Amino acid sequence: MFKNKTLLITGGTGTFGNAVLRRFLDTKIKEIRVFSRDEKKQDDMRKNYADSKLKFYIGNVRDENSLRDAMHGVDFVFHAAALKQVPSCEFFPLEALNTNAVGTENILNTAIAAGVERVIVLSTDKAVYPINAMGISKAMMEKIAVAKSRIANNTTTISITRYGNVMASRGSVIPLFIKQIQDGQPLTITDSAMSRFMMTIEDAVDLVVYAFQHGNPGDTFVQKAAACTLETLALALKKLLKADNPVTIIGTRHGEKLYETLLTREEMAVAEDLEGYFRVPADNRALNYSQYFSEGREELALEQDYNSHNTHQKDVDGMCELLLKLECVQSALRGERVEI
Ligand SMILES: O=c1ccn([C@@H]2O[C@H](COP(=O)(O)OP(=O)(O)O[C@H]3O[C@H](CO)[C@H](O)[C@H](O)[C@H]3O)[C@@H](O)[C@H]2O)c(=O)[nH]1
Repeated sequence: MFKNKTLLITGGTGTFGNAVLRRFLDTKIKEIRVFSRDEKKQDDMRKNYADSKLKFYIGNVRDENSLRDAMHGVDFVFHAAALKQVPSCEFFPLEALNTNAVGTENILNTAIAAGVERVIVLSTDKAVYPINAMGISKAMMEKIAVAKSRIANNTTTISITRYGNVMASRGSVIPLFIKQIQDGQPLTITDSAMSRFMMTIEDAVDLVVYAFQHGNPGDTFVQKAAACTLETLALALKKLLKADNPVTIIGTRHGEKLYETLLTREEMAVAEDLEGYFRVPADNRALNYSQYFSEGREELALEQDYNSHNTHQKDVDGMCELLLKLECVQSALRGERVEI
């Protein structure tokens, strides 16, 4: 699939970039370019992988100039660069918009100009019915991607993937709970009933690869993911690590939702069920609404959105099984300290 091809990953030094490298460096891929802002993280990565297929580009997605050289000769792009911490985006919403929306516009413009074959942009469930700045900026990013896909569909195929929470990604709740358990601290739960879709990083790479293989211009892909409440998550971690730490309820943080939604009911009405995934085609009507005025969508009335409250929720044992796949849980079980 990637034989003799060049892949560019924006935000490539993060959890997702590393997982992509683990998956593809040993294949017949020609080159993987990591595009990011942080020279230190790139240098660490360069030493860590020591692989001549891996090339590094310093730049910022907000700056189209910095993207042009990186994009030259690229076949495929995975666009993962983003501001993604909910609380910081709440305090700096324009920064979120500049990186997540304007940055994506820049990526797509330079990719189309360079004749890139396929671009997958990474979004999040927080972009659906968004209430926080991070989600709103990602929702705008999705709109930009769909709009660009309409004009670029002869040159560049642009598709979108939406994730739930990637378990144990940097700064997330699972390593935090493990550390609290190891330190003998109470587990700080925001709201026991709050639920989240839980995906492993390998699931996240699978989703991008699936979108890559099956995406038509403007399609949005989600993976049918497990969900659980925070109470279940905390109980599962305590059970696995044989801990009896108490729990403190700290209350919902800035911009947080009780549950997340992967597809709206409007999207569910048109979504194609592909076993492990849903594909939502782009709305490719022209900008001429009068001709659709009389065509109501009756099937909408039957649909529900697809969210982490109404989907199948894992119980404690089900979560234990899923958590055991995580490296940070495995190392905690070996008695190693988990850093956050
Ligand atoms: O001390 C804490 C911290 C978090 N939570 C809860 O744990 C769940 C997950 O929180 P995370 O901080 O792990 O994740 P978020 O849902 O806030 O956001 C995560 O998913 C996003 C994508 O949806 C981004 O990737 C973001 O960086 C990543 O942290 C939330 O319900 C949150 O309320 C707690 O109960 N206690």
